[in-house]
Amino acid sequence: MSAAMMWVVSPNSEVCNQLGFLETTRTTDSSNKKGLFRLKNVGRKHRCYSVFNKVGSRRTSVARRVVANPSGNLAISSEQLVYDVVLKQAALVKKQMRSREEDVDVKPEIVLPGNLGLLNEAYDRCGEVCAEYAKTFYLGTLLMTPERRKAIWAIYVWCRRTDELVDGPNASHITPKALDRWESRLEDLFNGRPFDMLGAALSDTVSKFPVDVQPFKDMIDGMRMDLRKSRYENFDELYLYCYYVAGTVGLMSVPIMGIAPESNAPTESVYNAALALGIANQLTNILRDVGEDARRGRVYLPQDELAQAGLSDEDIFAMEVTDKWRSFMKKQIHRARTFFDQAEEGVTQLSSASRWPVWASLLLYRQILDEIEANDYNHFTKRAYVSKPKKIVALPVAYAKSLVPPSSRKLASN
Ligand SMILES: CC(C)=CCC/C(C)=C/CC/C(C)=C/CC/C(C)=C/[C@@H]1[C@@H](COP(=O)(O)OP(=O)(O)O)[C@]1(C)CC/C=C(\C)CC/C=C(\C)CCC=C(C)C
Ligand SMILES: [Mn+2]
Repeated sequence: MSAAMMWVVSPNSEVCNQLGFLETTRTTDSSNKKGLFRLKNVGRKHRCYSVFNKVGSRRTSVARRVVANPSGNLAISSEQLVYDVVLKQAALVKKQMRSREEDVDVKPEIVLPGNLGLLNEAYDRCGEVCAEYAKTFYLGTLLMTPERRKAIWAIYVWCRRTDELVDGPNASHITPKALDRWESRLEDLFNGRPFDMLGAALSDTVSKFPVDVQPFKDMIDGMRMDLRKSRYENFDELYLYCYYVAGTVGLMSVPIMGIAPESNAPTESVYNAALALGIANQLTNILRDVGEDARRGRVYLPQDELAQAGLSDEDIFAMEVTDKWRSFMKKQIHRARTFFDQAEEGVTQLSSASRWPVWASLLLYRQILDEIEANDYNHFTKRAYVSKPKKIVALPVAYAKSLVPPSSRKLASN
């Protein structure tokens, strides 16, 4: 084992500890270049590959993000772990763009006439599901090129189905085993062997666009987390959950939506913005649904921040709007807005036809935060929602914003 690896191994078990697990060992699989760690107490693998990727060229960057945990040991933040997925996704797209330029590696597409009909049917069905669950978003996709629109529908449907496993009518029967099965079906469809019709649409999508399987797997991990965890010690833990269930959506979508040819922003900065939009949306979801989640015995708000504000789970279950609650909520809303702000610059870098649906979703979701404020932070018994007239106003605003082309100013990559 090299000295560099030694440097990595010891803090890495702390990473896994920080993610809520107790005992970790390095996997014995010597072919594993990504540094998979087997978590003894849950009997499954968790990827801590960022650390291995960092040995060498980006070591200083890791050091910058290494933080001390409460026991004084070194640990790597969830933000760093997630940022490495961002870099990997960005690199994949760059690689595909290069191979297109060099005209290598382009496989002729062989589609049998019978299969094409079935495939079109599969995509149409994805479009119908999308229209049923997310009308505004569906309308937005109609502005995209047909290929991109169909691909986004296929991804939407896979995400919806994944969420339904833990939140849908059969959720009480869902076990970690069922999620393992869902993951193996995911692997199959990435290998061109879809299990069903809706999966066939996604299988076709991932064969055409430079979409990586990692964010999909991570979303399933988020659902696993939801099954076993109902409290989050601090924002670092919550950030990881938000990445899993929502940041991943941003990473899945950018390869489809495409970056504007005139954009000169670093690819990873666009992915970072997409990640931020997912995180912002999920934080907003969490703030909006505090009452609903409490009724299911779940508290997604960081426990340490609640304690600092003089609040506890009991105050949430009591569902009383107090001054302590208001001031706590102001800080949470401020944090969610910061993530929306981070996302904003990235939207402009997207290809022109993809900007409108993203702006619309950003503006509409962000307004939920305004509604929470307007309800005087009583989201225990009132559900904050954006009224139809406000939605109607937001859509042309989103359209006007989508006309703004990428500026020549460079985005910070992190
Ligand atoms: C550069 C840049 C800014 C690019 C844009 C990137 C982009 C398109 C980001 C999209 C972010 C987004 C919409 C994230 C979804 C967040 C979300 C709401 C996640 C929900 C998770 C579970 O939450 P929970 O169970 O607490 O909530 P419910 O009560 O169940 O609502 C999800 C439900 C996960 C499943 C996610 C989806 C079904 C949405 C998938 C959406 C797409 C694939 C399309 C995204 C495209 C646009 C234009 C918004
Ligand atoms: Mn859900």
